[in-house]
Amino acid sequence: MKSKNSNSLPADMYLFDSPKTLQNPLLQHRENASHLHPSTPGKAKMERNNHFGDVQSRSYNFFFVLCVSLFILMAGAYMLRGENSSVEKKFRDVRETENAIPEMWRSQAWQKSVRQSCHVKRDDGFVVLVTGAAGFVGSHVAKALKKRGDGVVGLDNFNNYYDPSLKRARQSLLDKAGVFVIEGDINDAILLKELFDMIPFTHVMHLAAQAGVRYALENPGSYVHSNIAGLVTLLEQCRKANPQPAFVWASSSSVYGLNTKVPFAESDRTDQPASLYAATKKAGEEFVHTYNHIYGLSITGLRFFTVYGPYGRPDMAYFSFTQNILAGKPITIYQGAGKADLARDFTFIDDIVKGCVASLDTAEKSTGTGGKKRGPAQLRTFNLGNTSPVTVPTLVSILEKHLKVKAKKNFVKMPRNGDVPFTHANVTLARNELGYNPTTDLTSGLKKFVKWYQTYYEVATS
Ligand SMILES: O=C(O)[C@H]1O[C@H](OP(=O)(O)OP(=O)(O)OC[C@H]2O[C@@H](n3ccc(=O)[nH]c3=O)[C@H](O)[C@@H]2O)[C@H](O)[C@@H](O)[C@H]1O
Repeated sequence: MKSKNSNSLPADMYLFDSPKTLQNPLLQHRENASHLHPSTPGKAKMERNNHFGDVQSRSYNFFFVLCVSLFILMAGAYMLRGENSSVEKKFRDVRETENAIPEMWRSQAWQKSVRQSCHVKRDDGFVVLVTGAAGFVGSHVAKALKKRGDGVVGLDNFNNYYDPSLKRARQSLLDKAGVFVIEGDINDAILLKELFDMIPFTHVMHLAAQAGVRYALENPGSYVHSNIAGLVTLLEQCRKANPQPAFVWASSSSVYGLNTKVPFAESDRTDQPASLYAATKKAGEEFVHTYNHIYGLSITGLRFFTVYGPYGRPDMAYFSFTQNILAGKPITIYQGAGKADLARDFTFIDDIVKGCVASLDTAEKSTGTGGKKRGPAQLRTFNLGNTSPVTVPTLVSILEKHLKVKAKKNFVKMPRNGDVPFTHANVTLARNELGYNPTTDLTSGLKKFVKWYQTYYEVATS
């Protein structure tokens, strides 16, 4: 098949194939032409003409060569200029589309907001860049760090994967707490450089990501954009920074994919992702390893297990079930092979925040300077789960109890959409090294979520 295809290539496809170049009809025509016509016009005449004619012929030659050279130079300069200006245009377009108001970055008011937000109010406090700060986990972590006196600035692109008004609400809470959230994308290397030039971050808490397991079927590009390209852009900035910050970031329980060994331990297989989301998180784990190895970045990866709570993500089951139950709409409950219930190690946000903060507290410094590694750097991966999986029908019955409304349930076979049948975290490592100790069971955690939901959405309660 392959050889058939290559044989059938048109002749001009061989242009860059050196042995075949001589067979190229265009080049062959040029070669033949050189035999028919002298390469230097006038040469034949010179042999017959007198001295004056010789001088005339030399002048003619000189002018001809000069003209040709000038023409080549001008054409080259024009092409080069065209190439450069198209690169510049591309660069401008990227700047303009990724950040509509780049000038704002340099405004004094903007710089003042960033510096104030990064102001440290405790001894040996950190200066932390929290990416995804208007997101669910990001907003909670940023608030906790600020509360204890760390300098914190947030970064978020406020995309519309889910209702951006919820992101704005989180932003306004952070604003009240003294955390400024920059509106920008982790793919924007210019913004990142500007920021790191201005602030010597001790830590980066990287929580910006394209989340959601099932949405990856609809929009795989957005996962590559945020979870791979964005991650690498941020790591590039971190490795160049002086000082290099310690890097703590959100991986996911989904990296365990089709692993069947329970509970999931960090050393278990993670090479069988079931979704594109999981694959990008797994890829992220490989990328951070490289930056640790080459540049001496201190890295801590956190595998979160189905995090839930107030100000949560509307795309997640507990949240959308609540919306639908209250609206009297049916909910779909997936079931595995043989109608087995699916189960998740649902983890309450406050426990996750403690795990994130402990990760920052125990992170060692990066060892690189000026983009060069100066010695081995810390590289850690931790599960942050609740250690007690609950089935999805049980989740629904807890919600029914808290909402005092019966759900209309449709049980359907789990579609092949990237879902895994169950998750269950072994948190021994996090317990030993971070002092991580999840304390919120699903019933208490959902009670807090429902209370928040009813207040936030002004749900009338009886
Ligand atoms: O730990 C993670 O790394 C991931 O956790 C979360 O993924 P999941 O564990 O899949 O949570 P979530 O969507 O709430 O579905 C929960 C359960 O409800 C079932 N489910 C879901 C929807 C539905 O309509 N019906 C249903 O039965 C569904 O089959 C599942 O069994 C994050 O979204 C993800 O971003 C990532 O962080």
